[in-house]
Amino acid sequence: MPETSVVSRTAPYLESVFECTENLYSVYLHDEETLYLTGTPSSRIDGPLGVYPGTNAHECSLRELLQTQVGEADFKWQERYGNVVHFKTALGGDMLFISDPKALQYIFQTSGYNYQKLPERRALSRLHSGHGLVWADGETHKKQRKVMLPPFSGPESKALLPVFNRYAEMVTLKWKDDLSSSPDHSMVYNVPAWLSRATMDAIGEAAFDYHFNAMEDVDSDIVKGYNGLMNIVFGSPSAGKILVLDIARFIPRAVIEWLQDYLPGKGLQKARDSEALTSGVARTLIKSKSEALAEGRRGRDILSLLVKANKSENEKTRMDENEMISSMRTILFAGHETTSNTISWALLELSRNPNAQAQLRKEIREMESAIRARGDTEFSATDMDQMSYALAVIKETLRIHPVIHHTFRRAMKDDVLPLSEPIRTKSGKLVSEIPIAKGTRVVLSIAGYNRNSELWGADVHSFHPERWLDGSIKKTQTIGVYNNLLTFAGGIRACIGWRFAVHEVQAFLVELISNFEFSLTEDIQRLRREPCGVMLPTLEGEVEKGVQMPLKVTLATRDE
Ligand code: HEM
Repeated sequence: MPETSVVSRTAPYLESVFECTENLYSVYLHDEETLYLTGTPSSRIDGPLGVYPGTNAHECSLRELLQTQVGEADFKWQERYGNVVHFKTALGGDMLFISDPKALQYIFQTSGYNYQKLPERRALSRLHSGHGLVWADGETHKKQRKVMLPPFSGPESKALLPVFNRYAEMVTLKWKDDLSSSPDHSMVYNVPAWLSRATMDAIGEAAFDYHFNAMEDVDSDIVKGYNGLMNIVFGSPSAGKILVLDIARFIPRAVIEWLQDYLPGKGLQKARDSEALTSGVARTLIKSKSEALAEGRRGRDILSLLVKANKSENEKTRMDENEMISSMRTILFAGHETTSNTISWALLELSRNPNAQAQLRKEIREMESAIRARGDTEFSATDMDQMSYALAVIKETLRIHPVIHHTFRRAMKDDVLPLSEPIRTKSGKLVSEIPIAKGTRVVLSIAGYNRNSELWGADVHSFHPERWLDGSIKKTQTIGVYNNLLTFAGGIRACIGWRFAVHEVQAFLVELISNFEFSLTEDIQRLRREPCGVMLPTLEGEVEKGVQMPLKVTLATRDE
């Protein structure tokens, strides 16, 4: 057997051995971490910040954080203990909950690559998008991100607006059809289910120049592949699953991946089916885009730009076929449910706040008149940029409903974490920075930061778009890529699709509010903010039915 083949066959096992050693080392470090965090005499900080101890392995605080509705634990801990909280995980390990702006800025940006994703969380991302950018870390992440950034630049994202407008109009046409045949000209729609299919089609065309046909054909393979993926695979975990997740950090990556590929189970099977389906489509599309590029045909969709950007890299910095397939799966996954659910949460808030809905419609009507007056029919990107109230509604929705509400990291070296606000340790001492031991795991609370009353105002839990217009927002650390919100994260791993997402959300909101009036149904009283990787709306008592946000829809009047 040639030597290279022996090397390539043994490499994954060697990697596992290294990883296993690293994990054992972190078990060893664990005691030291505890010393740092719990304030025994030798600790560098003299006490936990707000200790929130679990009662036992099954009643631990990680469980509270992961099993309650989105933000519930975050907001409670923030109020009770502040923006840095030490808590226990399933196996009695330690974690820090962080919503302090300066500490978040440091972890996301200043010391970004010293805080890597948790291996057990990366294993979860592999289930939905393979070895792509959301999964990657270190040098692999740098390489993939460099290739993936250019197709998501400002001008490229703006150029996609007509695509988003077109799919938003398709929803309008379908709903108007239904309303005209309904006796009282009103319908109750499960809004996110419709928007999920519409944004699937929009991302199909915008990102891949491909027609998934999800709006027309609810039984299409791609719809079935994704339907329920989030709540079945990533829905609120049982105590057993949390324990497995906590144990998973001690298991080598190759073993975890093998188990994910071969273990029976409804969730794993769903993820495997979705993987087979999306990878098949991805392979075909990448091949056709590469052929088009070789023949000198230039596509404007994101995948064509990605294939082109990858080709211009040298051998070492180029993504291989597996990475390209994973990249396409990543775009589809990261860019689909995130936007459709953000639009749904915006429509919910506009139903709860009829004045805000009327104000937004007024702005839309004024812009429609201006567009007609210049002889156009469609909103341009410049028109959209000028709609200050629409943008305020979008920012406020992103603030109060960040669909990705947590992200997890571990310190790759001993470090010192700066804080915006000093915290009082167990012994009563005020400290404005805390030492972090290598291996310390942290949960970065996007939901918590977005509701920090020091930054956003005293009415931080209310939907109040006006805060974005009256200059009341306080400027502190620069963290988030969009208006300093953390909804798209920040720093070296900030969302690459944030501009794409904002244009898409605005196109759908403007179209839908222009045409329809949204109001609450009785069922909305049972609405839950379900943590499923992405925050999904479900109804109390019917969580197993998956995504539900029933809103009443009627035609909007034109003479307001
Ligand atoms: C409202 C919509 C969206 C929200 C709230 C959102 C939020 C986020 C957040 C919080 C992260 C960081 C996750 C972490 O570090 O653990 C992220 C990363 C990412 N997002 Fe988005 N996203 C949205 C839309 C999109 C869209 C439309 C795309 C692409 C079409 C996209 C592609 C990505 C990718 C590839 C990453 C990984 C970046 C990296 O690790 O370097 N996202 N997103």
